[in-house]
Amino acid sequence: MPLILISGYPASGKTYRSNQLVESFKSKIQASSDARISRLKVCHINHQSLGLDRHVYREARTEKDARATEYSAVKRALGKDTVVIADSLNYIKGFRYQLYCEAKAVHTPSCVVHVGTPISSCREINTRILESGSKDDGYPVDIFDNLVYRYEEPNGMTRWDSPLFTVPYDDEAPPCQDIWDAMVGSEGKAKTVKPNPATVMKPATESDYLYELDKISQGVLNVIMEWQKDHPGDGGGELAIAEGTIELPANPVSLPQLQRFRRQFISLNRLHNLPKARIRSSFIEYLNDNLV
Ligand SMILES: Nc1ncnc2c1ncn2[C@@H]1O[C@H](COP(=O)(O)OP(=O)(O)OP(=O)(O)O)[C@@H](O)[C@H]1O
Repeated sequence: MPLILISGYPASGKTYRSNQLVESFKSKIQASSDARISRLKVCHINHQSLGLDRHVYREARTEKDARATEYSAVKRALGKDTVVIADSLNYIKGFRYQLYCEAKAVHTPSCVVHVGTPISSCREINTRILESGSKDDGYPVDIFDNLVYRYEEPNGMTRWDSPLFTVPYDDEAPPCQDIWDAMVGSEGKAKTVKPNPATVMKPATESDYLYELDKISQGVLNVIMEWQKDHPGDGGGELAIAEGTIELPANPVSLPQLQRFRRQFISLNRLHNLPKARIRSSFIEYLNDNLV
């Protein structure tokens, strides 16, 4: 059952919105006479439930460990009868992508709920919490500023951030019904997702996997660079290559830009272990999502 990924600035109200979602989903489940719905459970995962505090964001190492803890908790909870609400900053695009892949690998839909509280309000809320004197709550100001600076806003045009629901601060509640319909299905028709072979984990590690990841993605860049060289001023277009079509934007894409996407793709899939035969098509999809 689905993964609902909450994302937002620090102190933006992610837990506040998650609690509203939990309540709404629980009451829909309770009220349902459809056995496939009434057996559903809602699992709300956040820093409190994982026993993490806000100081983990002070150092890269502790932050990475905290992300790994969240990742494992979500992965464990994703199951046929559980709606998982991952209530955390989820501010790194690559992390959201990885969780999207996990959901897809177990045939379940996912969405992102962006808590769209403006920075100024988040800052006010955080200051209020800090001034309330509780030791465990609130972000130290430097950590707060740093997290806001690094926040990678969800983009509904990419597969891993869609469908995207944005909740403005002044809205009474998130669009719970729309989220329910998109994730669980209207009239009790539970949704399933066809796994993309590229997102299915393969148990065995192929020894030359990293070499292939590197070589194949570089090969795709070479084709793009060649094409752009042969078609100067063509204003972009569709470039059909083996296993896919690359949609090139109107302005030529520079090599450093392409290399950046390639490095991101490699680091995202370094541990994911794509089947070798899927590396090229998966990289093409990744480029198309990023070149929009
Ligand atoms: N839209 C809102 N309307 C009313 N109160 C809100 C709203 N958003 C947040 N709050 C209040 O602001 C405080 C902080 O909210 P909350 O703990 O949900 O933030 P958070 O984003 O989960 O924080 P963190 O980044 O620490 O996990 C809470 O007291 C909450 O009730």
